[in-house]
Amino acid sequence: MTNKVASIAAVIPAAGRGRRMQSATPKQFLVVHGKTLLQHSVDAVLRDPRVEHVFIASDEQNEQAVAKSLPNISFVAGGVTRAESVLSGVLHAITQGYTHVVVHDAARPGLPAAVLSAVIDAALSGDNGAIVAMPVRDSLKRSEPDSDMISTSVSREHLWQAQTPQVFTAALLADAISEMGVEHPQLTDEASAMAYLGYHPRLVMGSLKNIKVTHPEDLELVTAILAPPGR
Ligand SMILES: Nc1ccn([C@@H]2O[C@H](COP(=O)(O)OP(=O)(O)OP(=O)(O)O)[C@@H](O)[C@H]2O)c(=O)n1
Ligand SMILES: C[C@](O)(CO)[C@H](O)COP(=O)(O)O
Repeated sequence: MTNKVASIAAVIPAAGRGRRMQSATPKQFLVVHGKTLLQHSVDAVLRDPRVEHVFIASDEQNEQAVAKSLPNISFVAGGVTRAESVLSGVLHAITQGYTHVVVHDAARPGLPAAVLSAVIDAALSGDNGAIVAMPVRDSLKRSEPDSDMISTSVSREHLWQAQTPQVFTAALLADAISEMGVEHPQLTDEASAMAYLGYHPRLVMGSLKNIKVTHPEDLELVTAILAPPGR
């Protein structure tokens, strides 16, 4: 596969409820510096000119959260699980002739342009695809169920924390998610589905700025990360 024949769409899963955020409004629709987190994420993936279209997997009623009049943005149905939302977007991308998909969480609004560019470059060099990830930097401990005491320490050597974007050949990713099953408990990211089919996605260095808004205190961090220059 060479990148000359690649046509690339982004798929943004944005149908989650944000239970861990404990906010009445799902976190992707919270406004920071005048834009929803979803809009920040859409803008971030469109910073690479190779991304031609964005498919947002979300409910129709949330279309007002993004500048939907843009011709290169479509809304598609979300799913009960994140994987089902991603599959929905990927299948629409395939139908419209895209060969590759850049899957990026709506809840990661701080994606740096250089990270996006690097993961697309890495993914276009073969069928394994590529994901953004960060080496584990803290010491790791394991506890027993229902206990707050350390049972063992775990080596962090060669361990990475997966982020998004995760970039794959669209048809392979659709097969992988379908084979593994959208409700499989271990299907927490696209790389897990590709690994299920025997692929070995490449790891591309991520950024702390690419934090996923998961808990209430994360909102303070992204507010600082997304601050316009000079503020
Ligand atoms: N059925 C779902 C569940 C999640 N997502 C999206 O997947 C991304 C990452 O998921 P996560 O942080 O787990 O979001 P939520 O499921 O909303 O959060 P929680 O697990 O706390 O409820 C988010 O952009 C979220 O909107 C989705 O599109 N469809
Ligand atoms: C895909 C992901 O962002 C990688 O870290 C993450 O797994 C999705 O969020 P969740 O909290 O696991 O649902």
